[in-house]
Amino acid sequence: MSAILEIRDLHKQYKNVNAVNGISFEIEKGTCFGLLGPNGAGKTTTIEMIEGITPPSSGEIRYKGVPNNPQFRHEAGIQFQSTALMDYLKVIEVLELFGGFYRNSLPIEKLVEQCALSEFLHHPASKLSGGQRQRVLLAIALINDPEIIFLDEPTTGLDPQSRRNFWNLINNIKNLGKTIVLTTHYMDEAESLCDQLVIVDKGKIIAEGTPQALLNEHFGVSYICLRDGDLSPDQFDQFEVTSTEKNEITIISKNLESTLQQLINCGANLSALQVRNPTLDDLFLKITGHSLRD
Ligand SMILES: Nc1ncnc2c1ncn2[C@@H]1O[C@H](COP(=O)(O)OP(=O)(O)OP(=O)(O)O)[C@@H](O)[C@H]1O
Repeated sequence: MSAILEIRDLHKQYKNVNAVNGISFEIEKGTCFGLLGPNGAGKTTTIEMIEGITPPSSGEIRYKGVPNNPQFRHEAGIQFQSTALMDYLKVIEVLELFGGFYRNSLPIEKLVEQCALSEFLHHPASKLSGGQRQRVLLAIALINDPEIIFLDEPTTGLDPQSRRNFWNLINNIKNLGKTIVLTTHYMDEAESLCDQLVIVDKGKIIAEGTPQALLNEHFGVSYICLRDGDLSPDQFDQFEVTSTEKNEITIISKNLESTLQQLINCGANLSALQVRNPTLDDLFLKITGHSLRD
């Protein structure tokens, strides 16, 4: 595999804020790359420097091995966090308008199929639901048949069903061999879509790898969840308790059978017990000491 994008020691200093503080990574062609982190971590600033919207304070960005590659502009598609659609136009008219900006734009039928737009193609842009609007913005990002597509928090604010529908579209686009660069603060989204992840916090990379490798590297344990009160506080120190959030006690177990036996032996109430594997949310909490949504 070859890197389509190489980012070396990227910095962005605003007046009083070190928004991006020495970030380096590579993105392989044809993969879905995820840039994750909480609000204010520096994701949008990083992406905007790569897109050429914001100049870096220092660092290097190579597209197909070439710094400041003029090809990038023609071969990239960008879905911004918010783009003003001309609300007085119908969806089809919006697509025709944006298509007119490019010498080679994809036929509208192709965009309709790739982004599932047929149901509302003739609706006014002002009347779209959040999920429909994101699909139109995705179509606009695809209009020049790009090789690399940037999606900046594309599912923020969508309901779970719309998010999942959007994930299916992204997977279909990835299956066409396109490279996708996704920023998100949803760990489940990253786990489901991304081949490679970089987790950023306060302008720096704090972890990177495939979702599974990251979880294996940092965990190799199971989580046992009980309701608050199912285990009395004086029994806590027999176990490794990670959190007691949301009226729930979470015990880390390196050996599920023996921990369950220990819980039975000490008379814990197991009627609501659940066992789960750690997620990227747990990983973020473990590395930074704070949750993604603090
Ligand atoms: N134009 C600007 N001027 C000054 N500070 C800025 C500017 N743009 C971003 N910042 C600051 O830089 C830091 C990183 O912001 P950025 O938008 O890149 O984070 P993010 O990870 O994309 O967050 P979000 O998920 O909220 O979009 C924040 O502290 C933000 O306030």
